[in-house]
Amino acid sequence: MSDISLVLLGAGSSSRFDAPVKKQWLFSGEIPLWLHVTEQFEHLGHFAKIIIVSTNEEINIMKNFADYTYVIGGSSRQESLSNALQVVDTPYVLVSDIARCCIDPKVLGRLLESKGECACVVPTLKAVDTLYYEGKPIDRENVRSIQTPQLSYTDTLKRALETSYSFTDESSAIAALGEEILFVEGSAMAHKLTTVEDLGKLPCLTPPSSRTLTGFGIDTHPFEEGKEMKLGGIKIEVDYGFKAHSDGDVAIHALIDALLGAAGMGDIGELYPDTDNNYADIDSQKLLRDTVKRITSYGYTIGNVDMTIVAQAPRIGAYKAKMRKNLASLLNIPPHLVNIKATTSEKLGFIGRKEGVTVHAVANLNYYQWQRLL
Ligand SMILES: Nc1ccn([C@@H]2O[C@H](COP(=O)(O)OP(=O)(O)OP(=O)(O)O)[C@@H](O)[C@H]2O)c(=O)n1
Ligand SMILES: C[C@](O)(CO)[C@H](O)COP(=O)(O)O
Repeated sequence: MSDISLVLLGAGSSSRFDAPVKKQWLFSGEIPLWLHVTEQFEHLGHFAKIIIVSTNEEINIMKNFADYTYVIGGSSRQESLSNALQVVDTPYVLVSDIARCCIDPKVLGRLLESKGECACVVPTLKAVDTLYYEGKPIDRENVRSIQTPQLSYTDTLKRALETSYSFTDESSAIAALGEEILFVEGSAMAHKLTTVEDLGKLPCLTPPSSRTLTGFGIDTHPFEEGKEMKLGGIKIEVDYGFKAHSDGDVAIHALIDALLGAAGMGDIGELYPDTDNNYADIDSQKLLRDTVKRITSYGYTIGNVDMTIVAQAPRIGAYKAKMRKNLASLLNIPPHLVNIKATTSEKLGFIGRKEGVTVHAVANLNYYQWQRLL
């Protein structure tokens, strides 16, 4: 049994990464970056526990990829680390930024060989440029830039973080206790992914696969007298609408389920529960916009969508072109990639009796091709 737990910090908001995708969710081949990092560590070392820190929503999606110990992060790196340390019960803890996504086996080897020599062992790089501080040149031999992973005594690190002071890494928190820090040689491979330009400096990342992911959605709503009818975000000129917790736009609901299905993100009821008053009478276009934003930030782009509206009444034909345009704009894709079909049920069943409408939808997603940013 290993005496080291691994903590991978990934609860950041990726705000300096100027792309629609969160950096943690860029796909390398078939897997998201956070998993790519985790698998490199798993391959290179033995850990009593692997703890991944992320947001509550992301953890729900991460669990579909792999079983690890997941911990909800905080509003700073330090808070996220403190949350993770609560579930660490080994004498040592190795902490790394998911943003430092390429792991150099030699650096990990150096850290593990030095285990126990100091309260904290840290990979560092020497400065290669001439350096000035406050307008005056300084001796660069005294300067180091600090990387992750960092190997610490768990108890010392926990003690070091019992403070309101904000440290930028483990080593500086432990140094503030007066403990000695051991520097080992770091690596250019451990470059931190902060901005889009950094993508060109990360040799372990491969472009995402060209896989297409397909999702299917279906929804039914009964008619209700005296309500406004919305389908695909377009007002339908009839004097009845749909009975629903939201505005009842059955076409958009089926489409949301198709998108979530393709992304493996559950269904509309999990994201926007009909028991939640925030969604009472809500314009379903808002829910679609939110769904698009989420699936985009988790690494997907929309290929195309197709739907069939099964309705004996109302007649849909006159609205199809408008719906296509509107949905294309909500999905941020060109209109030729949105297809809308309508059919009756040949007077059969509840649809034939004009009691309600069913919509079937299909959506195709691809992984965000981040290498095109370079
Ligand atoms: N509240 C936070 C903030 C950061 N991190 C993690 O700490 C590491 C270093 O942070 P950084 O590279 O700055 O990532 P972000 O905070 O996501 O980036 P930005 O500052 O651009 O928003 C990242 O792996 C990040 O996910 C974290 O776990 N919890
Ligand atoms: C921990 C770190 O990666 C060491 O260099 C760095 O301090 C993280 O800084 P950030 O501002 O949280 O990205």
